[in-house]
Amino acid sequence: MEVAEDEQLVRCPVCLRELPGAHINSHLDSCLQGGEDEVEPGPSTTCKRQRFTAAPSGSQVEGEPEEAGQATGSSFLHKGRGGGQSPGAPSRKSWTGREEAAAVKPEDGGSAGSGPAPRRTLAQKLEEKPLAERLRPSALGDYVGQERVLGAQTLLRSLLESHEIPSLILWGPPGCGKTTLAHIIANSSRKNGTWFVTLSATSARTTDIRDVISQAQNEKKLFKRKTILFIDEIHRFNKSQQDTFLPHVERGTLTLIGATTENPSFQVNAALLSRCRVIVLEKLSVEAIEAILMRAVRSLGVQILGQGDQHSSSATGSSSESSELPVYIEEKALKTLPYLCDGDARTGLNGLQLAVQARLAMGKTTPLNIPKGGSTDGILITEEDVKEGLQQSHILYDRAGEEQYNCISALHHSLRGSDENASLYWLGRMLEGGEDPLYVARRLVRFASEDIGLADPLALTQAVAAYQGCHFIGMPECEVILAQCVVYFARAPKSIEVYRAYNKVKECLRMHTGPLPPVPLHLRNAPTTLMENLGKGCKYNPAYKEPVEQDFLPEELKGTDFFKE
Ligand SMILES: Nc1ncnc2c1ncn2[C@@H]1O[C@H](COP(=O)(O)OP(=O)(O)OP(=O)(O)O)[C@@H](O)[C@H]1O
Repeated sequence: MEVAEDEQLVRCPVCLRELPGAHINSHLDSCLQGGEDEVEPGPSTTCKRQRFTAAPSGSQVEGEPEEAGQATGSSFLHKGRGGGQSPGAPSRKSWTGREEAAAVKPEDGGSAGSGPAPRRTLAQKLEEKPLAERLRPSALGDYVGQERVLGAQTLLRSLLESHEIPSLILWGPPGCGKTTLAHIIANSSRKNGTWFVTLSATSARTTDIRDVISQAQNEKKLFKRKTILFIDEIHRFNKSQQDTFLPHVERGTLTLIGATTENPSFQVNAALLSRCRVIVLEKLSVEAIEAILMRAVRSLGVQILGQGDQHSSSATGSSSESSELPVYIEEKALKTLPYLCDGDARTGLNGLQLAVQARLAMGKTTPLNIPKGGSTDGILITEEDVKEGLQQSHILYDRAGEEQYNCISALHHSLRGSDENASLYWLGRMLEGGEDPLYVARRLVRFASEDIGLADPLALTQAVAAYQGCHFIGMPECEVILAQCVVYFARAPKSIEVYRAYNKVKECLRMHTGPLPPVPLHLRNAPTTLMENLGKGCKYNPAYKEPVEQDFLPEELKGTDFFKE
């Protein structure tokens, strides 16, 4: 088609093609409906796919109408794979549709299309997509726990229900539902016509941020469409990157939702923070995780075997075609698992997934006595399997409890004992167990002064650099930074001279009775002439070639030596 030379070209925010301004609206209508581009018939690829691939490299776009997301089926926030839902079909779940959403049916797979699709086995389902992603709720009704901030009558809930999304910082420990909440907001706002885009602070560059901002400006200017930008791990953006979106949040060009596991008052720049509402999410309760696991078990079609039901030892089982057999899980296993995952739903779901997969791979059947069903052969997932699954996915390590202190203490002792192997081992136990690398790094900063001290003053530099390195790149990349620091410390000479001396200073202050001795006049700050005259006795050391006789301690502490053993 011909384009008048003087006609201004406008970029379609969906497929990013440049078009004459006069045609943009009709083009957009057809583009959003996934039809062929009527202005300039293009290649067979649909507009949606083009838009998806045209997004900045560090970003994922969620802004198209619902059908678009399903058609691409691969967005960051892992919408359904289209499993059975044709493009353009209405969403299965409503925004607050607890009833619709809560009724989780076992997936039989392949209900899409006209003819009956081949039935997927449980093992195939689990291989396709991690259970945690498969079960990520899309509606607020499925979101478990976090009653304090999201319960009925809370401000956030009413804002979400009225689609008034303010800029938010979601702060909470891993696996408590920050990304999931953003995913729910994405689903809801998409229905509202809002463009929702996601950036991960671990991979996005400043140019990606700028691209999103310029597109958000277009959306606002041309289509009066709002943009919500979700930034996962926002604390990994440095100050200047955070500064980039500040004016745009201020002007309302975009609404920012940031997720962080770190205290935002330290990690998010103050100006940005003051324009966002901070939502503090907590570790999920045992009951909440139990509910999430129950939902998972139901969705997989695994049946629960109560305590009273009998089964003989799985050791007597025989190999069989596992995919055809019913799969059971001990009720006990489902009760134990939530206690072991420290409020982290992802850990619980991964543990369950690995347990099921391991059992299916083994293919061992167990003779079972099922109430009403008589005796049958089936695959049984036991409490041990679940613990084993958790061990594999997430080395058993209680981040909040005693185990954390035991492991950090073991690391500290091993470093002090200059045992580099043990030091690395305890570091690995913590990191592989999901410990926050910054927690370990902070302990190392302390160790650098407490145990190495002036025997190697560079140790402190190493530790602070390791802390910053961990902060910049996060796990898993930062593990080697900590490993390097730990080995350096294990090999370093040790000195507790400063640590001891300072302890003696503290003791001296604690034991002091009566008023503390005044600061000698000659050592005092002398901002006035009077003070200068009073303190005249002070000898300025650099002015003397020979050693200077002068007291710096208060009179009554004269001669005290904090360094003496
Ligand atoms: N409140 C919740 N209700 C239901 N499911 C949840 C909830 N929280 C987490 N989950 C489940 O756990 C998985 C991981 O949660 P999510 O990705 O939201 O955690 P996160 O807080 O963003 O963690 P991280 O900081 O590690 O990214 C989700 O895919 C979902 O299946």
